[in-house]
Parts: sequence; C-alpha cells; structure tokens
Amino acid sequence: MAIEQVFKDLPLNYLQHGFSKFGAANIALAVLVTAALGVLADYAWMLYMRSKMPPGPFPYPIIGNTFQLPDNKPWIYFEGLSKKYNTPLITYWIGRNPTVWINDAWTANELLDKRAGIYCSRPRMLVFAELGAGQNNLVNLITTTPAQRERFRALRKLTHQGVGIQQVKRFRDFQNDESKIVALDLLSTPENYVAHFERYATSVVSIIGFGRRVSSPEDPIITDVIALMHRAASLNVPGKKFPMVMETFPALALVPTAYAPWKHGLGSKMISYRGHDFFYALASEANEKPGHEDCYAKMLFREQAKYSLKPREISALAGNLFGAGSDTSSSTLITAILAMRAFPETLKAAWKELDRVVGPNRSPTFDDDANLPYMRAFVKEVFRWRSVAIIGGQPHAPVQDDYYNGYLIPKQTWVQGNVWAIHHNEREFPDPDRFNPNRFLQNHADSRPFPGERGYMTFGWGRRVCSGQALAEQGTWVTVARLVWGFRVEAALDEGGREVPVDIFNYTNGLNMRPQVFKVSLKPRSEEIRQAIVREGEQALVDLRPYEGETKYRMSTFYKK
Ligand code: HEM
Repeated sequence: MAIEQVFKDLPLNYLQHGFSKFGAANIALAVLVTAALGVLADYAWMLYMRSKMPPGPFPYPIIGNTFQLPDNKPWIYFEGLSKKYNTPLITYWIGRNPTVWINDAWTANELLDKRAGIYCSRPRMLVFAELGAGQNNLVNLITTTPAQRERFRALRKLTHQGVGIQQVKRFRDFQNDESKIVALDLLSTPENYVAHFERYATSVVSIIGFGRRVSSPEDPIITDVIALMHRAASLNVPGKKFPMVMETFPALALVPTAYAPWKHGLGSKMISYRGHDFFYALASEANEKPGHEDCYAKMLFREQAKYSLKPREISALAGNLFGAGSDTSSSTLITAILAMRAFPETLKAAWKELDRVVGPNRSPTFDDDANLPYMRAFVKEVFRWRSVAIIGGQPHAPVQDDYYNGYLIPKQTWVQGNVWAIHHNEREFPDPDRFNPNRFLQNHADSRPFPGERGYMTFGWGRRVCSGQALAEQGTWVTVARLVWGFRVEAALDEGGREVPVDIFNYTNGLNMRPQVFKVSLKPRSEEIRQAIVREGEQALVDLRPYEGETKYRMSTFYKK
C-alpha cells in the first residue's frame, strides 16, 4: 500500500470532530500520556525480562543497548562483555530485541548440541529472511510447529542428498582437479590469488549443482554472487545502523521501499527478490540440458512431486550452494594464505612432513590424508584461527522457554554463538592469535580439551550444523595441502625492496569475514614442483572438459535494487 493511501484512509473527519470537542491541546496531552505509559509498560517488561535472562549491560527504553555497540566487529565487544560479567552467556538488547550471546565452547555445546531439539529453530528475521534470502529457505526456516519441522526435515534431507557426508566422496575427483587448477593459475598470476580461490569455490558448487564448471574468475556467477553475499553479510552484523533496527520494529519493514532508506538493497515480499528467479533459471537450464544426470538441480526436479517442492524452494536449495558455499570456502583459503605468510615456522614443519610422504613429483591427494597428521592439524587450525562465519551464521532460537544455570532463555529468543570468543578462549587455545597447528596434534603439550570430536565450532551446531561441512572440509584440506606443498609463501616487496607487512587483525566486518586484501609473494618451492604443478594442472583441465559450458543467465538481469 502506498504511503499516500495510508493517509487517505485515515478517518480525518473523526479527528476534526475530536479536535473541536476536546481541544487540540488536550488531545495532544492525552496522546503523549498514552505514549509515555506505553513506553513505561514496555520498559517494565524489558526490565522484568532482564532480571530473568543472562546478565548484560543495562538497556534503555526502546533503544536497548543499540547505541553502545561499536561500529565494527561486535563479536570482540561481546567477548569483552563476557569477561567483564564473568559469564559465558550475555544478554544484549538491540532495540527491544534481546539476543543471548554464547561466548564459551562448553556452554555452546550444552545448549546448541546437547539440547539440539530445543535450539533447532531460527528466530523471526526481517533482514536475512523475510526481506533477504526468503523465509522458506532452509537456512532461515523456523521450526516451532510440527508442520514447520516436517518441512525442515524434507528440505534438509534434500540438501544432504546433494552435498551431505554420504555424497561428497563422489565429488573428490573434480574438486581435486579444480584445486590443481588453482595451483596452476597461481604460477602465472599469483597476485590474483583471491580471484583464483573464488573461482575454485564457485566452480566446485556449480559442478555439483548444475553440472557446469566456472572456468573464468570474471564469470558473473562469481562476481555477482560473491558481491551479494558480502552485502548480505554486512547487513546482518548487529550494529547501530539500519537495517538491524527492523528486527525490533518489524513494522518498519511495511513502509514502501521508496520511503524507507533503511530497506534499500534489500528485497521485498511482493516482488521477485534476492536472485530467486536467477537461481531458478539456472536450475531449470541445467535440468533441461542432456548429460550430468546426477547434478543437484536435476535431482531437485526429479523429487519435486514427491516433496511438493515449490519453485521458490527449488531456487533456494540450488542457490544455497552458491550463497552458503562459495564465499565461505574462498574466504577460508585467503585466511590460510595469511596464516602461512604471518607464521612461516608452521610451513617448515609442514614441508618436512610433505617432503617425506609426498615428494616433489606429485602433489598431495586425498589418499595422503591419513599419513599427514601435521597437515590435518594445519587445516583444523585454519578453521579455528580465523573462522569465516565468525558469529556462527544465523542465530538459533529455542522452540520453548529454556533455563541455563537458572537464567531464562525465552522461546524464540535470538541465540548467537560467538565463534570469535569461543575460539579465542585462553583456556582452550592459549595465545589464541598465534596460528599454531600443534594445538590439534594428539597428546601435544599445546592441545587442550574441547567439546566434540573436531576441536572447533566453525560449522555451527546441532540440527542446524552446516549442511556443506564435509564438502568444505575435504576441499579445504586438499587445496591447503597442495598450496603448502607447492609454494613458498613470503613477504611481498614494495618498489623500494622493503617487505610489505601484513596485519592478522585486518579483517572485513561481515557476518562472513575474510582478510582485507593483502600483498604476498607466492613462488613454487622448486623447479621439480613447478613442473609437477603444470603437468597436473594441464591434465586437470583436460579431465574437467565434460563440465565446460555456458549459461545464458545473469543475476543482474533478475536482481532488483
Ligand atoms: C568453509 C566453508 C563453510 C563454513 C565455515 C560454513 C559455516 C556454516 C555455519 C556456521 C552455518 C550455520 C550453522 C548453525 O546455524 O549452527 C552454516 C549453515 C549452512 N551451510 Fe555452511 N559453511 C561452509 C560451507 C558450506 C557449503 C560448501 C555449503 C553447501 C554447498 C554450505 C551449506 C550450508 C547450509 C545449507 C546451511 C544452513 C543449515 C540450516 O540452517 O539447517 N555451507 N554453514
């Protein structure tokens, strides 16, 4: 409804009558008193909830703690609050909306893993869900009713049929080949390492989803989708600015976009948004093309009738491969390079192992994993040191009121795992900013107890744990192992021949974070290794030929600002 219509529909004649009968001043006073009583009652409710919920800074009426937030990286601020209040759980009010932040691994494990049946839902989310990737998208599904839970199970099952742990072994050949091409590309244009990683990550999910590889870093599927993901990631960081405030005042989302600057860049419930039509077009195109019968898009259309899949669900499931899988995986590889550049002593230990087990005439493959314990620890430390989904992705929400150490966590509260704080706790990870693979070596003096078998919480928890975890872990392992095996990662030199320093804290401010662009020198470790990279890379290009292909669709054609 246009805003003009709202004013048109107001019962103005009643207002005029009221003004003449009671006087404008009296009416204004009555309105003010009612509003003040409303704010007081609301604030009393906030304070009552505050007295029951985990501790945190004192909220103000209506605005809560919003304006106490720092401009950047609130996860560091929440880590500080957790230390200040000496509690793993912090309640923080954005407007009138309390979020419970979990800052400790054991508490996260207790609530989100052990009580997974309670913490399996998502809260109502305006920015990410209703105006973003869609409320019916698996990543945003609320699971408070039996019908919602049934839908969640169906969509999650379909996702696992596509990229679940049982499936990912069959992707190893092309994932390995794409990673060989990264090494080959780094020989000729090492300065473009970010673009090579983005191409790799996008190509892998594109082959899985659509049977089509992405051969150029300039392919719009990369540039468009990753740009969109960065925007979504920055919008979803709790902050002082719009649009997070819509989460506490959902009515703001009803204002037409033309009159609502806080909504620009977001979608609308009414029109095609967030690239849904684009992903549906990509999926249909793949479905109609002969060949690659096992690709995910074809599977979705085959299962459409059985699961009563709506077009929007097909597009969301297919689009999630890119949305959840390309920026995350490529950002993790950039972090790996930063770690190698900043902590060269860890490369020496890895080279010793790789030279003994693999040698210079071939690169490491999945079969070497069991014989490369240091390399395995190295990749685990990459996931721990600077986890890309730094606040654990979207919030969880309990489906019923719950209590932890006597504190109330009301049904449908935002519950956010602060992965930064969890992975920075000195108790589990002494000297946490040091990149130290030894933490993950069995019985090493630097290793400490941590809940769960993996030793990190990079992929989330419980029933919402990342559906692409196995795919991301195996791809990151093989690519990082190949990069370490193949390259000397050293300081870049400026025009004056001086080493260009790197800053291990200089990260973007998104919900998915990555290092800000930094300069680094990547050179093959030896002539034999260089030749092996060329030989393997060229063979990989041949082996990947069946996946070559074009799409006629562009996201920009569909995506409306
Ligand atoms: C390094 C790479 C990745 C990281 C660090 C990562 C991390 C995460 C995290 C933290 C969550 C939220 C978990 C929670 O709410 O507890 C998540 C959810 C999800 N991820 Fe990933 N992810 C990665 C790669 C992928 C890939 C490659 C795919 C698919 C191809 C994928 C698909 C998904 C999906 C579908 C969800 C939503 C699950 C749900 O809400 O039920 N992710 N991921």
